[in-house]
Amino acid sequence: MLSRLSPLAQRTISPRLLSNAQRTLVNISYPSPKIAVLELDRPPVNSLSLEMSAKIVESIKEIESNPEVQAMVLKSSNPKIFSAGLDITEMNRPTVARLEDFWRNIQTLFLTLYSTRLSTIASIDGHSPAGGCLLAMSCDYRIMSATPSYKIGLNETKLGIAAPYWLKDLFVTTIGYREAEVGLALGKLYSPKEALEIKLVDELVDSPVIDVALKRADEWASIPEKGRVASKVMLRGAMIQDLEEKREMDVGWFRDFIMEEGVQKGIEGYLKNLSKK
Ligand SMILES: CC/C=C\C/C=C\C/C=C\C/C=C/C(=O)SCCNC(=O)CCNC(=O)[C@H](O)C(C)(C)COP(=O)(O)OP(=O)(O)OC[C@H]1O[C@@H](n2cnc3c(N)ncnc32)[C@H](O)[C@@H]1OP(=O)(O)O
Repeated sequence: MLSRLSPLAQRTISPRLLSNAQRTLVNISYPSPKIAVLELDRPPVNSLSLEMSAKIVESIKEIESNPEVQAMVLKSSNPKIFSAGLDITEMNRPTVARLEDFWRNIQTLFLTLYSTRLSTIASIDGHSPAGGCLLAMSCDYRIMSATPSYKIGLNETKLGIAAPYWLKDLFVTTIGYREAEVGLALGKLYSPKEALEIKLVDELVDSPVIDVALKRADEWASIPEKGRVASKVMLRGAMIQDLEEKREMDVGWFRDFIMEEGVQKGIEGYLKNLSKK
């Protein structure tokens, strides 16, 4: 953690040179009293390790604890990557105990972000595959850079794995059954234009995404909280309750699936290709 370094070291070491063990992993700022910005900061690709997921959850709770704050923008410190999704190394020959803990943290991350009383705006200025898309879909509103080379979607099948049932439900709820059926089977990654067409994102912008995200956050923050939160609970409550009831069953499915030798070989191969690239 950055806070473990001496004050002098904190001032003199460039943030670029810090290892992840020394980083805070996320940064919180408050551009105005009603708005918080939660910045993902886990180089190189903001992948979601156990510690990163726990840190995001802790940060959302910290922001929520201030009753004045009404909206939160989720962004990345990386100019080209929102989040590369789950940290694949967590699924590569793990111990069962770590894998189960990792998955419980991912579930908690989804449940916390999807159910927060805050209005959540995803400022997607870069690639957002798999778990990155999960983060974006868990927000209330998604704004993506129009840069054509960026990709968003659920590409799990390309790694030889499947999205868990609750992520599939979230995908279906967001883009509709038929598009989700095709997108999941093919592990399809969409360009920003395609993502807008299927309503995986709500808006594309050419200008810095964060500027528009802050404007939208202001709009969402101006809606009276009680009615806004009641509507959110009505729309999202059933999915949240369902996973709450099935959490340990889902941990078991995940563990058994990932620990299969064939799946392990697939993950290993995918990681090797990523590194070679
Ligand atoms: C019945 C079913 C039960 C249970 C279900 C089971 C499982 C499903 C679980 C959950 C759903 C979610 C799954 C996921 O999120 S899996 C992760 C999927 N993500 C990806 O496939 C993205 C992979 N990364 C990329 O495509 C590129 O890195 C990216 C386009 C994001 C950026 O490209 P760029 O060229 O800028 O960087 P790279 O050189 O590729 O990467 C730099 C560095 O980072 C490493 N890396 C990249 N992504 C990850 C990752 N997700 N996890 C860990 N490490 C990653 C990459 O290897 C490079 O490392 P190095 O070579 O050492 O520098």
